Amino acid sequence: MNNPDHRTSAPRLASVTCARPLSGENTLAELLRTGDECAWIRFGNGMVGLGTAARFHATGPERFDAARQWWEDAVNGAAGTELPGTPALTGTIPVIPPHTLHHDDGPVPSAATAPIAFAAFAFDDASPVPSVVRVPEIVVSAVDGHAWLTWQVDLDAPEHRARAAQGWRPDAEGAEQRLAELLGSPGTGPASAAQIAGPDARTSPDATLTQGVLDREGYLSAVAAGVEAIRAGRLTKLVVARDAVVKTADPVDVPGVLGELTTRYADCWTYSVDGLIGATPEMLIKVERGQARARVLAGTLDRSGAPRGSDGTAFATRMLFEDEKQRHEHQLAIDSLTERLGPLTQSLDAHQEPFVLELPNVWHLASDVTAQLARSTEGGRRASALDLAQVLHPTAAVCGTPRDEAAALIRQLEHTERGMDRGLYAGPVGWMDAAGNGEFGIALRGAVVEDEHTVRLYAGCGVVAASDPEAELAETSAKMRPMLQALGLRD
Ligand SMILES: C=C(O[C@@H]1C=C(C(=O)O)C=C[C@H]1O)C(=O)O
Repeated sequence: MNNPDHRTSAPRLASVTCARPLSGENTLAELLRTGDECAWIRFGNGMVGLGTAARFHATGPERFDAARQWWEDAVNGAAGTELPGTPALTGTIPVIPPHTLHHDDGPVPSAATAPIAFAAFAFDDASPVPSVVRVPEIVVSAVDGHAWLTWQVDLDAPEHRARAAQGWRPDAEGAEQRLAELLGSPGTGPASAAQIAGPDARTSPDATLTQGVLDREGYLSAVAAGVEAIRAGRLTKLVVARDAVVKTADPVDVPGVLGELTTRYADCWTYSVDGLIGATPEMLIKVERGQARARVLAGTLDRSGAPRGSDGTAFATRMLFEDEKQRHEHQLAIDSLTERLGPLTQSLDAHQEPFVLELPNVWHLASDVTAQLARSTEGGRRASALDLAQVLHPTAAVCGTPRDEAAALIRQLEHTERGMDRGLYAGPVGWMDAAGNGEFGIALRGAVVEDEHTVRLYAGCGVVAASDPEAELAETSAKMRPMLQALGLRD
């Protein structure tokens, strides 16, 4: 019952949050020691979660509803404390002025209102891979030089139950102590930087890349079948993905890989939740105090194919903007988002023209969408980050148009006929708080750590009537490059 791994009834959470200076550069990444930490980091901002106060798993079409119910129960029963030393209250939330904690320099917006959870959801309703919501014991969050330490406990857990009955609640001192304990605990993998080869290494004696369940031949035939279905008028766009496996001689250095991604792909959201790791350039939805933001990507150009000596951005702009296929794919992805987001907003702004997002491996056509969330007529509640992730997933960027036809064809081509399940790849991954804020990226440019020596990478491409299977295969390799490099390998 109290095992955080197996409990399905909501925990009785209590938390304390206090301001806590962080120093130096990229200090969130330095908290990654064992590979078991949760992470959400971009340009050094974000949060890292250590330990587990509670965890929830769900599969099937109801996975989002089940997760929301569990999380709402946990939040409604939660008690928080604003500042060190303030007596904690039970059964009420929020006990702090929403989103504002006092810092030495005066009130600054906090990253989140505790309790805070990380979450990752399977792409497909039919996937047997469990979606997960994890409430870490410790969350360190950082925003533009300000940082907070949150300690979250389940008052019903065996180690807290007796003292909780006497009125004990987490406090700031205990939070520091718990952080120190968790940082000092032995890891699951060595954090040896030496294991990570330099970014230009083409091979590594310590790691090998092998084909996945859906091998190159299988991918070419799946894309060809997708193109045929599109040309036959069954659908307009389909995203076809494949997997690849990296085997390492030494245990996979997850903190090293994540550290590498936060540095090389600082503009992406580096994520880690229960073995799902990567750095995604695509924001499904971010909710912050009633405002929603998304970054839609579709349309890709491999940077390694750019002519030498040319002005890369001008080249990419020309190639992506003037390519009908890329523009079409991009517009379908934006439409799939705005059609579903629109009804939940009071205003919505999508850029008229996309821009070119430059990443170390590829260029993308990108569009940022901003919206003011509407209050519902009954109760005045605005959609939470989790609500929106559920409504928006899967967008045409990772599924296709029309959505249901594309999802069914993905299941047929990738899974039924070729045996690959996307699992958590291309599903929403991120964090959420007690006030409905949160960020869910799309779990792209990543991998699943299957065991100490095995990492499974995934990548896919949008396919339209004009797509060439060989070109799409090459694009999947470009999309796997960040993970391969971080693992000390290159495709
Ligand atoms: C499906 C992936 O990427 C998506 C597909 C894109 C495309 O087809 O151009 C671009 C960005 C992402 O929306 C992936 O990285 O695996």
